[in-house]
Amino acid sequence: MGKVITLGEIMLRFSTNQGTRLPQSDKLNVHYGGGEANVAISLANYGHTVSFASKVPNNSLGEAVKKHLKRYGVGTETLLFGGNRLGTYYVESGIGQRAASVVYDRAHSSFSEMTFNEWSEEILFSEADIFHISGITPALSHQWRTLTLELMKAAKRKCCKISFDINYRGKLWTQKEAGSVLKMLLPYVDYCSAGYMDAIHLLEIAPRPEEELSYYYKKMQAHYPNIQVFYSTKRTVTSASDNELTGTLWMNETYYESKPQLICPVVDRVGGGDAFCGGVLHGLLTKENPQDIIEFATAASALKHTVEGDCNQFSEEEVNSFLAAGSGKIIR
Ligand SMILES: O=C(O)C(=O)C[C@H](O)[C@H](O)CO
Repeated sequence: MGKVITLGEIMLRFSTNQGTRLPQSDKLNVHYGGGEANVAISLANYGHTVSFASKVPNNSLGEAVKKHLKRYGVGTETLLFGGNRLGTYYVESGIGQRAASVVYDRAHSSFSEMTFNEWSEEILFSEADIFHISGITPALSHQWRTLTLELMKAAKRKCCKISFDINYRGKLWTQKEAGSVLKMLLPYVDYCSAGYMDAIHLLEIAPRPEEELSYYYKKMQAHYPNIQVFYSTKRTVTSASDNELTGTLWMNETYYESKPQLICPVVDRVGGGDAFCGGVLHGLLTKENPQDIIEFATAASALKHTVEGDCNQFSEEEVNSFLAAGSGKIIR
C-alpha cells in the first residue's frame, strides 16, 4: 500500500430529490463534495495511508468536515482551520433525458482565499508516494494558479509522483484560461486524467473525428513526455438514468480499454470520475498489469454511480467481487 496526499477544496453539497427542481425544493439532501477529497476517500477505502490537505473555517462546519474525513479513515493533519466560510454547492438531480446541473456558492471560501502556502513541505509530502491535485483548484483564483505550481514543484523535490485530474469546470473558468494554466502545470505531472475533449479544447490538439482516443493520448504524450499515464472514461449516455461506462488507459505507450460496465439506473453520477481516478491510483500503487488497473477503476466508478453522494463507498474486496460477479447478481 502507498501513502498519498490529495489537496483541494471540500464543500457541503445540497441536492434535490430526483424529480424536483431547485427553485421548488423545500428540503435538500446533504453530503460533502470535492474532487480531491473524494479521491482521498476512495484510497482510504482501499487501505492506503492518505491525508487530505485543505482549509476550512474554524467553526462547527469546519469541525464537521474533519469528522467526515476521519469517518472514512482519511488523515486530517494537513487540514487547516481559518478563513471565512465553507464553500457549498447545489445539485439539481437529473432524471430521464434531463441532465443534473450544479450551482456553486463557493466565493470567499476559506480554501479559495488562501494566498500563500500555509503547509510545511516536510509535513505535507513526507514519505508520500503520490501528490494528487486537480484542475478545479487553479480555477478558484489567480493566487491558486501560482500556489498549485509551487506545490507541484515542492512535491517533485520530495520525489512524489504528481497525479493531476484536469477536471475542467466551465462554471469556474474559460477554456482559454484553463488551457494557458495547464501548459504551465502539465510539465510537472506524472499521471493525468484527461479525455479527448480536454485534448481538443484545452490542449489545442487538432480534432480528427476518424481517430480513436489512443490517437489523442499519443499526441498528449508527445507534448508532455513526462506524463507516463493518461486515463479517462468513455460514457455512452442513453438517458440520465442509464449509462455504459468504459475505462481507458494509456500506459507503457500502449492503449488499454476495460470491458464496458452498464449502469442502470444511475443513482448519482457526481463523483464517478473521482472514483475512477481513485481506482487508477490504487491500481498504479498495487497492480502490475495495466488491464487489471483499468478493469478495477471502471468497476469502482460504476459502483459509485449506484450510491447517493460524491464519495465512493466500496472497499477493494467489494469492487473485486463486483468485477468477478458482474452486475445484477446477489451476493450471498
Ligand atoms: O465541482 C467541484 O468543484 C467539486 O469538487 C464537486 C464534486 O465533488 C466534483 O465535481 C466531483 O468530481
